[in-house]
Amino acid sequence: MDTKLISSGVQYSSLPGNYIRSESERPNLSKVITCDDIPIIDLCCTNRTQLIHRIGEACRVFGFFQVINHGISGESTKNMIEIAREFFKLPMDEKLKYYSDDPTKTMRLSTSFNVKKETVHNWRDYLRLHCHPLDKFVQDWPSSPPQFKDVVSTYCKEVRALGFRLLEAISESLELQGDYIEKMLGDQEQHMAINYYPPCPQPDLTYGLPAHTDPNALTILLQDGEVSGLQVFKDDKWMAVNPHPGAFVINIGDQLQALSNGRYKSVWHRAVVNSGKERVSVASFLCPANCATIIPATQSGSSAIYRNFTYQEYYKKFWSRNLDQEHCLELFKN
Ligand SMILES: O=C(O)CCC(=O)C(=O)O
Ligand SMILES: [Fe+2]
Repeated sequence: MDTKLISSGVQYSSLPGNYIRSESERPNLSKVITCDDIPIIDLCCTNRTQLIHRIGEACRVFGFFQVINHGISGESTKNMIEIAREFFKLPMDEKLKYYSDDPTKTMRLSTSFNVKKETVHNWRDYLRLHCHPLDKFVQDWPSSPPQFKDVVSTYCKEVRALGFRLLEAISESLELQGDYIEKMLGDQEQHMAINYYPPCPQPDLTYGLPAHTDPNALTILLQDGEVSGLQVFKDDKWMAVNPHPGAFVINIGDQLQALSNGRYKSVWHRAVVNSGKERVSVASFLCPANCATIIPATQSGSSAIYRNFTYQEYYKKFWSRNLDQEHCLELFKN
């Protein structure tokens, strides 16, 4: 198959060979269990101490949690998902204007994960955008659908504010000053991946996204309200995190694992596909400034597990590798 994107509207009757995983690498969907106990945290909880405690526990035990009453309106999230769907429904020649397989581009439409490096592809197209500072990047974003820039800018601003509130709570949960993480991460970049997974003829042979950890600090994921696909690895099992109405899924990225000196986990997660329905997800990534130095916050009596490094150094390493390798943080251990 030599088309650059899989969101062509064509329904495939069988999976092209370069998407088929070897038997030992397949998702084994019948073994996946539903994760009922991933914490759902109400951010309007009036008891701050309790809120911080719940967030800390979720970060330590799961590396993942969901938030509700997060201050972002249902209208904004609905508009975001709708515009994402509309974008991927655009004619192929319109979409190809945005196509690039160069990971250093600040705006690009691409497919799979790292098409130039990988040998087996993934059943995903994605639009990747840099979102901060907005006025620097917004003019390069797609101009169709016509409301794209407006809807996505509004959403990005709201998500950024939510992310900062969460980072403050996470700082406190590590017994650090509320602004500790924000200060260490510098003027944080914000990237977005709008993921589109078309219906897949043989979902048990491939992935939307294979197991990976997120290289950034914090990820705020908006899932399609109806279609499941996200799975996290916990207690040696893959668990499905089904969409919870109105919730965002929050996960700790590699930088917070390093900054917390391994107390909080950047867990493996993946997206699987299905034969019946397309699926959309919108991942917003808060990333340290390139020049920010990540220094593990040690507790008294413990030493740093990771060496100090800059985010620039880390990001370069991450994108130079394949997703199916060991945790990138392993390479930064003391
Ligand atoms: O589509 C999903 O649910 C997961 C997306 C994801 O993990 C990512 O974009 O990093
Ligand atoms: Fe991810």
